Amino acid sequence: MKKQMKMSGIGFYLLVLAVIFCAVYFSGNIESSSSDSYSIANLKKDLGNGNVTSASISQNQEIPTGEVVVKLKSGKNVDFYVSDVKDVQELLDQWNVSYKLGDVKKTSWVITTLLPYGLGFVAIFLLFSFLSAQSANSGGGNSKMMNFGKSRARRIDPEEPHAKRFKDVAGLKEEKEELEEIVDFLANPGRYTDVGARIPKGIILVGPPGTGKTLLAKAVAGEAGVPFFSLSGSDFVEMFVGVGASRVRDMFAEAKKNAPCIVFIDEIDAVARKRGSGLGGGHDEREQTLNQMLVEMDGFGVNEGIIVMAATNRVDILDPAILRPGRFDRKVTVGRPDVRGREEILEVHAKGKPLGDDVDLKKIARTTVGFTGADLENLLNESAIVCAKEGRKFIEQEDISKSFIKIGIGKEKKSKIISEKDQKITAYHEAGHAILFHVLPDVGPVHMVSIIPTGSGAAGYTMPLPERDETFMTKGKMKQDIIASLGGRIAESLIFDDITTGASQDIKQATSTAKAMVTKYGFSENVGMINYADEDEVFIGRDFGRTSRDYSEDVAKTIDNEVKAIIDDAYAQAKSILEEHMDVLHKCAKLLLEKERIDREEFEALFEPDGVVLEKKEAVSEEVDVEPDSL
Ligand SMILES: Nc1ncnc2c1ncn2[C@@H]1O[C@H](COP(=O)(O)OP(=O)(O)OP(=O)(O)O)[C@@H](O)[C@H]1O
Ligand SMILES: [Zn+2]
Repeated sequence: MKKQMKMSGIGFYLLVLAVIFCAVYFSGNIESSSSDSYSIANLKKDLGNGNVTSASISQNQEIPTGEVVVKLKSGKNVDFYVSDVKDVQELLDQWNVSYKLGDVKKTSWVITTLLPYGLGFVAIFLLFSFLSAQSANSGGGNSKMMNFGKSRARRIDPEEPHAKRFKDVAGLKEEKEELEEIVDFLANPGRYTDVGARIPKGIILVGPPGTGKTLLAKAVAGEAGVPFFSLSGSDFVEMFVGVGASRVRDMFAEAKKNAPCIVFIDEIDAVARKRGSGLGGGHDEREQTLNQMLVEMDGFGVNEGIIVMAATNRVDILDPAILRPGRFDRKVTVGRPDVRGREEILEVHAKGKPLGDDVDLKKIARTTVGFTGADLENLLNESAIVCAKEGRKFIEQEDISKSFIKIGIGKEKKSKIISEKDQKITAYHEAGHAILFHVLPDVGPVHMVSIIPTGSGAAGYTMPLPERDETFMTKGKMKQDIIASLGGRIAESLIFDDITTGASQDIKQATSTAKAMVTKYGFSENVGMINYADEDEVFIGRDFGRTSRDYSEDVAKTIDNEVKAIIDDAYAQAKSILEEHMDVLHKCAKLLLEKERIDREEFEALFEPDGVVLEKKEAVSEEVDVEPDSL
């Protein structure tokens, strides 16, 4: 259906182009159709033979040149140009042939200039608009030129069958809870405005592709019973400067007409990249579009009932202006689902797909670490296809295993399928980090530990809660950061015979912190309070390279030694702390393997002998130096 519309769109453009080219071709011919062969000499001959019945002469104004059309007895018309129409007039008078004398200027200007050039211009314009409509290739598929500067938002009304509700969104419990408030704002705005509350205007959903961001936004609209308008950021990025901005204007105008409503912009990073940055920076069109979006968001009243939701998987490249209060000031992170979440998603998508007795969704959930909702939906769909191909009525475990391999191969390129062994290593690695963050006084507390692979390629993560108001980084804290970052590798080495390459990022981090301590902050007595860190970047050959160090070999050696001493010392401390908490290490790894993601409470409970949290660790830091000062 959509395809057909597209095709007829192309047909439309081709037709218009064909007509224009014909018109240009013929209009050109009007000018040049003067038969080269015919001339005043031929006219003389034809007059002599009595072949001429009539003629018309069009004279160019103020100059003697003109065009002559001669009607011959044979019924043929010939025309030609003459340098002086008087010559022709005299000839015709001589032979008593009647003729009309007209003024050529007006028609010739229209025909010879306006028509071909004008139409040529229109043709080029159409060609470009056609190409840009093709390249934008919007979801709307509505590429008529009348809609050139119009938004192509797609609308879903709450009554429509494909409107979504929260029950269609599996897992994502915290995310739904956060968005429930938005639903309430839209459904009962009065309750909030009555007490002077400011309803948020923009919410940004951040997470890897296929994790259900669009689905969540749709569900918010469905729950609140308001229309849902969706658009992709790339719809705004056009070849012509100003088109994107005009689409933004149009979109918000439409939204205002339909308030309360949700406007959803997918891939907002396509428009909202940092301005003037290297990332496609200096793109006038994009900047104008972004500016227009900011103007619109600032412009509509706080409580107008329009909530803009946007999705991205690259929050780091967004222009900070877009995240300011009054714009997209709420952020909801949508992560890959954990085991429970995956099981729920499988349940949602298994509806309408008859499963054989041997299919165990729980088991599938356990073997699909790192799969997003979209991946899981795809897995079941592929399985149903395999099943249907073989003419069976029920989907068997075998079908799912086949699809798993098929999808797995495709997935392998994006993120890896994780083997049980790798998962175990990751669990110990992250547990190692987490324990150190918890035990060391100036870092942590641990907010979350996870062995679900991240979009950026990490096998898992330990998230400390760093949001403490600190003006200064202290020597003790930097040292503890290094200790904590070595914890992953040490935990691996304590448990397994071999170690993995998984700690490379940790090592890099630890090294750069240690280097900064020595060369920048003057924390090392042997090096002293001298800055050795500022190396200017200079242009060497084709690459930006570093200048050679402007300090001696001796100093370089001292720095290297000091850095190594810091790391070695941190390593020893980390190891002894982990050895002391071996029981927690095992418990934590086990819990991680079971749940894949554990929060602060669950983690801290592991330290209590009876598994109960007695007292939560808060920001405790008072000038603590855990280690005997060895710098
Ligand atoms: N939590 C979920 N529950 C049920 N289905 C889900 C869930 N997450 C994803 N899906 C399935 O995956 C499909 C794609 O999800 P969606 O388009 O919402 O992802 P997205 O995060 O917006 O991705 P993208 O960034 O690529 O736009 C959905 O249509 C749905 O079938
Ligand atoms: Zn690590």
